[in-house]
Amino acid sequence: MLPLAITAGEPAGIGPDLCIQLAQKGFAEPIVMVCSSSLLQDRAEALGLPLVTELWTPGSAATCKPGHLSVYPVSLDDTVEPGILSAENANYVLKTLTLAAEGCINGLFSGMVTAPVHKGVINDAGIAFTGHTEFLQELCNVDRVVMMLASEQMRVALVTTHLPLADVSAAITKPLLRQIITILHHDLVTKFGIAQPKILVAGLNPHAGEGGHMGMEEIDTIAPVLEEFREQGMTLIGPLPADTLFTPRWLADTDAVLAMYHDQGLPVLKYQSFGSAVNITLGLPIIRTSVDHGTALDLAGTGKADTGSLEQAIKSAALMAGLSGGALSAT
Ligand SMILES: NC(=O)C1=CN([C@@H]2O[C@H](COP(=O)(O)OP(=O)(O)OC[C@H]3O[C@@H](n4cnc5c(N)ncnc54)[C@H](O)[C@@H]3O)[C@@H](O)[C@H]2O)C=CC1
Ligand SMILES: NCC(=O)COP(=O)(O)O
Repeated sequence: MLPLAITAGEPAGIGPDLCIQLAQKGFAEPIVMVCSSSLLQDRAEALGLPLVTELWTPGSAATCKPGHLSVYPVSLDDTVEPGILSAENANYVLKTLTLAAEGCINGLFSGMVTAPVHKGVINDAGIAFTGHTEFLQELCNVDRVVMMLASEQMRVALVTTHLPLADVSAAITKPLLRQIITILHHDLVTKFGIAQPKILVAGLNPHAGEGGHMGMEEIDTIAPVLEEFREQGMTLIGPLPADTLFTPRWLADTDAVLAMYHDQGLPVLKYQSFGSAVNITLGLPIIRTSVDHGTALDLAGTGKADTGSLEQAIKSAALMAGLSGGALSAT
């Protein structure tokens, strides 16, 4: 059974804490931490939790014993103080992601689960980086991936991800929409086992453009692409006004919502499920899941961080990798 890789994320954030907290009760599947071993040991000490780290080398067995973590070690470039960012550790963070993703591609890991990184401090180090999603798209050499967050109640996928709001309208083109809908539909069928997914598609403008009086993107771009896919047999509803599509009547029997931009879709999901939802990258040749929250620098080293989302992210990755039984119906 190939282990799952977990990257501990920003070293000054809560990623290391969450992994150590979860390790206390052990894991259902073999786990390899891709991070600094001394970081884990120092953070365990700060949290007052027992931890034994074991060196993992490619091909060796990984532990899932309570209080133990197997570590594929990556050296930090700077000392770490919980809650205090250092741009000097930006390359370390990206190295953990690269090693984990390459390990998935090369058959060392069955999938990767990522704890949160701090995008800003990586940019402060002079490195162009907008998120794991875009980084893994490039590393895996694929044209397009889709960010989807899933909770027990809903799945929300995004057409655009990490870009300024001022650039969103221009980014929403027919070719992009075609790629996103193709990946979303394909992965709902193949990864989630939904034979005929029903997808609600949001408009971009208030009231989905109010018939062209409040914006033309729905008429010029979104509706024609939806019509093309409907003609191929997909169940796509929209473009719908985003303010009312997230209501129980619309969401009943819906498999996913496609939002046009990050803060159109994610606040709704997080209002309902923050702390237990999972971020899944669709369209990659590898399995990648992540938490629904950020680095929470205010909580690093305090023991107050909630492990719920990381636990769900690991469960989802294990299900997708076939390491555990069950259906991926919710997350
Ligand atoms: N998967 C990833 O790598 C993600 C990274 N981020 C990054 O995280 C950094 C900080 O982002 P923020 O917007 O401040 O969001 P955040 O999620 O780090 O924090 C927002 C609030 O939620 C609380 N919180 C977050 N996770 C928690 C947990 N597990 N348990 C209890 N409380 C928790 C924090 O204490 C804070 O009050 C940014 O650089 C952002 O880009 C944000 C989202 C996802
Ligand atoms: N809001 C989700 C988020 O920022 C995480 O993005 P990514 O790092 O998973 O691409």
